[in-house]
Amino acid sequence: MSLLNETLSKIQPLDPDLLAKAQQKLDNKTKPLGALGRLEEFARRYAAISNSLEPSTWKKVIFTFAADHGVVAEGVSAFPKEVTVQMVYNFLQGGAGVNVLANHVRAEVLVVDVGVDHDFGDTPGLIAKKVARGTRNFAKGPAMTREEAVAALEVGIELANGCRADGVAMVGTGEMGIGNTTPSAAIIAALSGRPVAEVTHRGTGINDQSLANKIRVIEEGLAVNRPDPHDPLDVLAKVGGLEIAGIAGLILGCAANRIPVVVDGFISTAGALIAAEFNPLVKEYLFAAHQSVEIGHRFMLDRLGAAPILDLQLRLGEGTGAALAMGLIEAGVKILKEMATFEEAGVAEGEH
Ligand SMILES: O=C(O)c1ccc[n+]([C@@H]2O[C@H](COP(=O)([O-])O)[C@@H](O)[C@H]2O)c1
Ligand SMILES: Cc1cc2nc[nH]c2cc1C
Repeated sequence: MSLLNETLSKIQPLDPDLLAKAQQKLDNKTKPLGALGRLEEFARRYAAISNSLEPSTWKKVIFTFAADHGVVAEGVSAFPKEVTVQMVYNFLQGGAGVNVLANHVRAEVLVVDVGVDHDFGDTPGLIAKKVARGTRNFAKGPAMTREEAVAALEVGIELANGCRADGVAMVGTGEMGIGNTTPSAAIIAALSGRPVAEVTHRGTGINDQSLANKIRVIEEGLAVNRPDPHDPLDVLAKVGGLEIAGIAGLILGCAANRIPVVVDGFISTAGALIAAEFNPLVKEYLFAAHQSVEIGHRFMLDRLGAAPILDLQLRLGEGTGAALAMGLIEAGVKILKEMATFEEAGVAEGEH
């Protein structure tokens, strides 16, 4: 069996008994029932995912997948494609937004080249998993072959399997790829059938004229490729991206290994959508970090049935929102593990 199929068949639903036990444990803490709101949901779900009522949050890793996009030739981004490579070096030097915010929550950033159009040689610190030097222009034909899409999915799966072996407790997704809001919008349009104009936005900050062009390019790409909405691999290969595939694989791999996975913004959520089309059970293993400024993001989150943890008007990507949300999820887990019970503290219980 292929690694992808093996991973898909390993994913199990969460144990309702464990969810109930975690909530019971939270209900014995010195607070009115439910008074810690969504922190209780984070703790309950994290415990059930990790299969423990005392789950660790010690090792936190954010994978930032970098890749290029042929569709950039159509003028869909405010920045030149060289920025993808330049930002990879910035991540490795620790100077990017995600480095700062990951440090803030004591998470490690691991940078993965899954498809950058650049020869990095043996750059220290870079996880070299290049599948291709970027995708092809999906306005003219398929972005990838099915084989390339599977290879990139399996990069993500292997990283998740490595996390299991390394005792990583919580994973965050992130990405860097000039042009990648275009395939992300194409994916939600293809899967949902919504008009492209409803799900397409300004990415790095394009003007009105470029936005109209971006919408036209995506419409053309969907018309040329006719991705089958019932075949996630077809959608991913025809109008997706290599980093989006890596993220989808990472999410599938985390679900298969029972590792909670925190999904960043618009592009990461496109990866989560593909993962959930492959196996809807992955929805139980993911946390939606935040609500991105990109207008199509809420349709993605609705499809996943996921409520975003934060709404900070972020639109940077990289894993920045995931880093911040990891801090709050960890806070919830600390409540489960560290807060005193009514009995321990000698506090009188109310009526419930
Ligand atoms: O995460 C988000 O919601 C998000 C929203 C807009 C832009 N981005 C980042 O900006 C880049 C893509 O923007 P664009 O305009 O080049 O498609 C890519 O590197 C993403 O990390 C990220
Ligand atoms: C500078 C810059 C940093 C980024 N990080 C993620 N996407 C980005 C896009 C740009 C343009």
